[in-house]
Amino acid sequence: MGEIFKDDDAAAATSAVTASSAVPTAATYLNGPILVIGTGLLGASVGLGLSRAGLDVRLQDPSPSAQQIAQDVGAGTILKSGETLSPELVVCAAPPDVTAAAVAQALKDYPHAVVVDIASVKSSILNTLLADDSLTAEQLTRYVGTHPMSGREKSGPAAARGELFVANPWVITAHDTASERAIRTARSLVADLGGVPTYMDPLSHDHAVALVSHMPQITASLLASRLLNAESTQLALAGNGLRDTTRIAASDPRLWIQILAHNAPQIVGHLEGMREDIDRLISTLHHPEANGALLDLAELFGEGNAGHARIPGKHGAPPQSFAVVTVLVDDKPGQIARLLKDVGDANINLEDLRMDHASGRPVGMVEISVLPGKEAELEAVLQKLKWRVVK
Ligand SMILES: NC(=O)c1ccc[n+]([C@@H]2O[C@H](COP(=O)([O-])OP(=O)(O)OC[C@H]3O[C@@H](n4cnc5c(N)ncnc54)[C@H](O)[C@@H]3O)[C@@H](O)[C@H]2O)c1
Ligand SMILES: O=C(O)C(=O)C[C@]1(C(=O)O)C=C[C@@H](O)C=C1
Repeated sequence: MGEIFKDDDAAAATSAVTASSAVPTAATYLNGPILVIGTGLLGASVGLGLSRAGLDVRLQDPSPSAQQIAQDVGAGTILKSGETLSPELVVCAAPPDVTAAAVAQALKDYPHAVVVDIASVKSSILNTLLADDSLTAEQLTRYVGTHPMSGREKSGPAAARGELFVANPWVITAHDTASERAIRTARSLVADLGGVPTYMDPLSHDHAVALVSHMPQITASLLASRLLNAESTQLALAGNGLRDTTRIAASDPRLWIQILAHNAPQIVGHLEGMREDIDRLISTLHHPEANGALLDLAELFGEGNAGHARIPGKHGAPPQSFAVVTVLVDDKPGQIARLLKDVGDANINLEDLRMDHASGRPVGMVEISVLPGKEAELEAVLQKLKWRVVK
């Protein structure tokens, strides 16, 4: 595959997306129109991001309410039944089980369009398409599988975010006969939404997401399921540890059943490895006074530290620890917006933001992550502006 864009292109498009508003900008790689089929969380987020960049986006979903809400949130315009359209690109954002059928239909319905899907699993969908006798070789050249590594623990178009994809990897799993135009168009989609294009073959992708996406979902769900029979007095003590490790346990089971079923062979090995670790931990904790038991625990936690340290930073940069400035804010409307404006005015890049509410208290705690070395400057600015900075 040739060089399609310069290295800076995704970054340039990122700034176009983040700076975008309802005003169309000419800085898009796609020309449109773009048809989004399946207008739930992901489809509506794609539509919203592209519409904000000024592109003509059409929406289609078997659920009339999903279509309508997607249109209402600004993701595009519903494609009327019988309306003719010649899209540059069709984005299939349907659940994994029905993605191959939706892609096949789109390849037939729109003979000039490139068709991509964004499902969380890739080999099973490609294999179904390759085995589909009703598809011609030409039609398959116009298909490219993709997967944005961006999402939420919510589903449906009401939860859509146009900036969902910014700075996150977006995998392009082009198959052997995909045309150069199809790959370039897939990359244009990624660039226009501010994603970081990453190329992989479908099976390598499935192996990778088994570890970095499917195992986190499984472990979060298993952990959260331990809470089912907990006393409410126990749950009242829950702090950030539990919230951080179980956020994605709120994800839609209907979607995850499909993802796990499509990627089962890749997941099982990791689960077996984890079972070995859990068995070892159980035997160690049965006899914590035994010789070597504490060393065993130290090793286990040390391995966890080492694994965590390998998670890359934004844009695939090396792992980076940010400095955190903590500010107490009154629980009043407009406080966070004012704080963010003050951080922006101080010309200090905000790398991450996290908010916590102490239950029953009229204050919240905001943790602002900045590059190491910038925290003293930010603290000084915020204190001068009378923010309550926690030392
Ligand atoms: N949720 C995430 O975090 C995430 C992240 C990356 C990729 N994905 C992938 O994106 C796709 C959509 O996930 P989502 O989270 O938006 O789910 P969702 O439930 O929010 O939306 C799915 C939409 O697809 C529609 N749909 C159902 N059957 C269809 C069909 N036959 N043809 C067209 N549309 C159909 C539904 O009506 C619904 O509106 C899935 O393939 C998922 O694997 C999800
Ligand atoms: O952040 C989340 O809520 C997600 O679960 C997103 C996440 C992930 O594992 O990173 C989940 C599944 C998708 O296929 C892609 C992204």
